[in-house]
Amino acid sequence: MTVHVDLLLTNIGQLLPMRSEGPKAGKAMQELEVIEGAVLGIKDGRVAFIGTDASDIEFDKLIDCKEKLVTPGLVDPHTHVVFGGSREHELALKQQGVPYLEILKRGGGILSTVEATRKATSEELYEKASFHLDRMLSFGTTTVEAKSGYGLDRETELKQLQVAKELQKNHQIDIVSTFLGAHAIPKTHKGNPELFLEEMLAMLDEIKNLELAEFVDIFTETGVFTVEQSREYLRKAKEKGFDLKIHADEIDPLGGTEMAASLGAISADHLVGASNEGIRLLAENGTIAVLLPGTTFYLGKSSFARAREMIEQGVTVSLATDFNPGSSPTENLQLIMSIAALQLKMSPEEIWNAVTVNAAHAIGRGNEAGQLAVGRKADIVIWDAPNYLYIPYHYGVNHVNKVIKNGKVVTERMKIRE
Ligand SMILES: N=CN[C@@H](CCC(=O)O)C(=O)O
Ligand SMILES: [Zn+2]
Repeated sequence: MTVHVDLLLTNIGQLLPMRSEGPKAGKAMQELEVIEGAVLGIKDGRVAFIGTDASDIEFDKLIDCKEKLVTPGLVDPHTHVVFGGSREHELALKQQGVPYLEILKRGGGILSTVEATRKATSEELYEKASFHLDRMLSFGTTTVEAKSGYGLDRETELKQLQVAKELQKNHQIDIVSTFLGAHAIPKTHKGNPELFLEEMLAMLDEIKNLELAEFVDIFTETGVFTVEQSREYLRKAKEKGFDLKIHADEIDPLGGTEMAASLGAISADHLVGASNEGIRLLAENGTIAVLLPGTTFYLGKSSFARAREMIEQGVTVSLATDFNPGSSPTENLQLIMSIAALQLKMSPEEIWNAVTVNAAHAIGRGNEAGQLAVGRKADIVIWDAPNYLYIPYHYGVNHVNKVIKNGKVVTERMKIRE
């Protein structure tokens, strides 16, 4: 029977459909379906056909993929993309050896971005975030999580979340929002984190009613929020119907990983200092470990999250840019894939699962993003690369040839190499 499609991708060297019933945990992360010589048809913005024989397919448009790699659009499950200003002046402080948490303690770091974000209008925030999202899309990311957390007051937190909601309506990238009001203690509440957390909790009904966020997150760290304060805060957020995320054990090993897993958080992120018990509990509770090796690299640390132990113990591991103006100013998830290979010692197969299927599950989009199957959204990257090993291997550049979002080519870079 002849099938008619809007767009047909032919001559695909390697197609990674990433089909999976659920998130890939532990050893299953090594599984990778590779279809050589594939063709893929798109109709009405969705995948209509995947196979190796196009003889019965009629099409309106055709793209010859020149035997290159084709994958689902990448999913970036941890970013802080809506913010004002930038922090290039902090690089010199870092070079002088001033630690990240010390910069924050001095009123810089996150707090300096809070000042810039409070001053910025919604329009300015929208324009700036839109620029960063364009860049993410050009690097192959088609779905992204976006956190608030640079307001630390009702007005600015809502402003950030509303900007993200507008962008979700208008930008080609799909955006999933997280409320991170508990990102730092503002100067006005120094010495009184409990009062501040109460004020953030008081916003949750409004955030829910206005559908401004699906997840609630907190920065559990020395000098920010303790494990006990975080547990109480997240427990209350869960009661209000939010799914939970946490910035856990990023710098000091406080035990946020155990707390996140025992609360049934959807993900625990960073995890550089996660304990053995924390890792065991992640596996037992199915809490996804979102690892952010770009941040460890950028903070100049030598010790990275223990991805190998996590995978060996059956944890579902994902990867993200953590794009933000302080600890990880990059929109490039391909670069994170290389750092994951070199520093986390993840295999290429594990890395591809981490930035597609597992990343989508980490933000509650497992049924929509991160996989190519008939009926799913046609969010696709055509890479100027001969195979899937090539992306983590050849680092620091953009290998995207075309990005297809909902069946339409939205990014087209230089002519594909023959
Ligand atoms: N560590 C907390 N939050 C961000 C950094 C935010 C910032 O420095 O502006 C992170 O995930 O790394
Ligand atoms: Zn973060």
